[in-house]
Amino acid sequence: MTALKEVSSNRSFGGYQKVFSHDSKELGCQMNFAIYLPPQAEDGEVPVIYWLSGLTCTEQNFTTKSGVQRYASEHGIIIVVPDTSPRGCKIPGDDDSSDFGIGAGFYVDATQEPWNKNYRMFSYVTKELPEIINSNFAALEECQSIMGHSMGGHGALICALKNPGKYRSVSAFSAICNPIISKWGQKAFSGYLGSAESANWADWDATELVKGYSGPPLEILLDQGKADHNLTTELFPDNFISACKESQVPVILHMRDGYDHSYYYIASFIEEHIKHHATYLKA
Ligand SMILES: N[C@@H](CCC(=O)N[C@@H](CSC=O)C(=O)NCC(=O)O)C(=O)O
Repeated sequence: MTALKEVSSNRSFGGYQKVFSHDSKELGCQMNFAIYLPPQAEDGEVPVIYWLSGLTCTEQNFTTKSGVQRYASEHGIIIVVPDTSPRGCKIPGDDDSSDFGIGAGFYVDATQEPWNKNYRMFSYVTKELPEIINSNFAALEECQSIMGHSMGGHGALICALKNPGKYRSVSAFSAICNPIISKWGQKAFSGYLGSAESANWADWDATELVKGYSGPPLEILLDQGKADHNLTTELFPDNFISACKESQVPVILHMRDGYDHSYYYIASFIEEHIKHHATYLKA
């Protein structure tokens, strides 16, 4: 069993907000994750929601800014928040920019040198981390959902679309919905996966993946601020919605007047998202 080291523990809404560190086999480095344990987890196993954060984040951003603990406590759900990339691997160039390398793992499994040894965030968040959570906490193994923001919103979509049946529901705030046509996505995919000509970028793009989705019914909730300065240059939610319609995958899109890309926006609607996931996790 993977050894966990408790980094912090704070009482919150009748439960505990904790951070643990551990050695990751997939990523070849020490990683932190945050976990909110609701009061209900003291009496038995409860469902889990994984949250994937965006560029430049650690496990702290969502944990300290979203206000999720109140709603996780109310619905009796564990919330797990991983970091956004490996850290401390000292790969040349890994801290040169905010949209590649440290803080920008993009939730893919890199195939290109020198990134392919450590940058395996997809396998980390879909396999290694759930195994750790299921074996160390009061988590209901077959009862998990996933959500995220921006790079992490896209991460949540691909984790669900590439693993039919693994998640009961998926939701995303300001997701980079079609990374193969966005600057952030093109930079990340070129570096981690190789050029568009040599690698199949479509295998890691939510808008492309949903066109071929044939798994069990999946509830997708997309949330987008209309005043988000990245909306027309990086995010492309309309492309994802059209692809869902084309492939008859049900999707709900909320467009929010005046809201931007920040955690002030996320905090305003996190309650709705937790409620949405609770419906499927408790069904
Ligand atoms: N300036 C950076 C982008 C930084 C940024 O806005 N990060 C967002 C996520 S963006 C998409 O993944 C974020 O969540 N920041 C943390 C916070 O606490 O607000 C760039 O242009 O690369």
